[in-house]
Amino acid sequence: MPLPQSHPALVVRSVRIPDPGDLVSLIPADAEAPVCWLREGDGFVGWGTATAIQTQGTSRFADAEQWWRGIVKDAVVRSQVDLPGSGLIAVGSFAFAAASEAGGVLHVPATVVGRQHGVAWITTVSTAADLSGAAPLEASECPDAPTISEVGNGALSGSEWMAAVGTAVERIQSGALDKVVMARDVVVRSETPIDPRYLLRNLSDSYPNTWTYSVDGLIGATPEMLLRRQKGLVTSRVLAGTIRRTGDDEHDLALAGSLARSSKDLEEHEYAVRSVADALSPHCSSMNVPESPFVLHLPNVMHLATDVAGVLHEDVSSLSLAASLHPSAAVCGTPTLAARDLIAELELMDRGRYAGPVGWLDAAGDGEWGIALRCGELETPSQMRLFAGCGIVAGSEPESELGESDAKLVPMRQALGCGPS
Ligand SMILES: C=C(O[C@H]1C=CC=C(C(=O)O)[C@@H]1O)C(=O)O
Repeated sequence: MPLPQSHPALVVRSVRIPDPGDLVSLIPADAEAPVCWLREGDGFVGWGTATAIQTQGTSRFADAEQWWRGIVKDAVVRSQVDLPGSGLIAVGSFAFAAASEAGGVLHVPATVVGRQHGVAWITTVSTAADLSGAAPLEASECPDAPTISEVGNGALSGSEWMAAVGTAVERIQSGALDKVVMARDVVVRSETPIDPRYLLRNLSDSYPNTWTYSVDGLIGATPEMLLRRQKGLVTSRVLAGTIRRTGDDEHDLALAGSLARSSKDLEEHEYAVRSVADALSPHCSSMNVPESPFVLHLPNVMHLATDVAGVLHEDVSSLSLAASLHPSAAVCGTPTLAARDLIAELELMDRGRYAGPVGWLDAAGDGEWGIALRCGELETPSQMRLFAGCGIVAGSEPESELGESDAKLVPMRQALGCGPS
């Protein structure tokens, strides 16, 4: 798709405001294009469109980056705040696969309200021709719960998906590849419109230590940070290797110990860490890659986790870094190309923007890009497609992978009010 030849010059103002309380409730009920990026109550929400771009194919990241550079060059920014997410930002999400029609989107909200370390601000973005400014902030009414009428199979039924996982295990055992991440989808239908604010409220309340996000109808709460770039430093939280929680704290502690010793999960994890470290190293003058993972506790599952850090030696934006890290072996596999082909052969679905980078960047190129996991895509106002995937290695068992994928669907199912499967 050709890039637009011209774009509006943006006038951006960020001013400090008194703490507005819960950010999700500030999103107006009739908001056009609501966006959200929240963790532990900090982050931002936004709405309205100052400008946006949709990209496609293998150049979906590079085209978005080029467009963003033009926007930044021509913008006039006045900011009283110097915190991550203040000033001029774009929020985006990108398809897992180059062939997907979902492509990529970068969106500059007309209004952003953010909070970080106790400091709150509002950013208004207008074009030079329209300097009307933002309407006063008001908490909106509590959004209505959807009325779920059906939860159905996506591309494959549970048993068809287990058969596909079995084939993947055979391919790995035959030496064709080391690891592949197999995903499945589930379709949820409601009799009433699904209000994104209802989902965002539930996700951010129930999964506070994940990043709750909403971009262009893609809504979720991801525990995995593909990368954060802040003032020359890059960090990444790599996850792979999972065990379901039981709800009994003592038992879960014992399970966390067995996860940390499981050779199958440690192998799965090592591939994911390697893929991120290898992709980051050309951009870094020094890096820290811990030798062994820690166990990350979430309300539904526990993951093996490794925090990788590096010092950047070049001026590469967070979006370009996301493009070079994607797809990591946490969502694709090892070797990447063999895994990508096997995914296309066996999953029989378009992942859309699930498992692709989702996040934001600012005028300096700093930003945060998570991996779009534990999410769903609004296909119509009352229908959502949910996704979950599992890393498959030689020792994987289809039935236990199906159970793991169900556990990964729990955050979205609970947020929608349709309970666990
Ligand atoms: C692919 C997903 O999770 C990834 C991230 C953490 C743990 C994973 C695993 O243990 O398989 C996956 O690699 C998903 O949630 O859909």
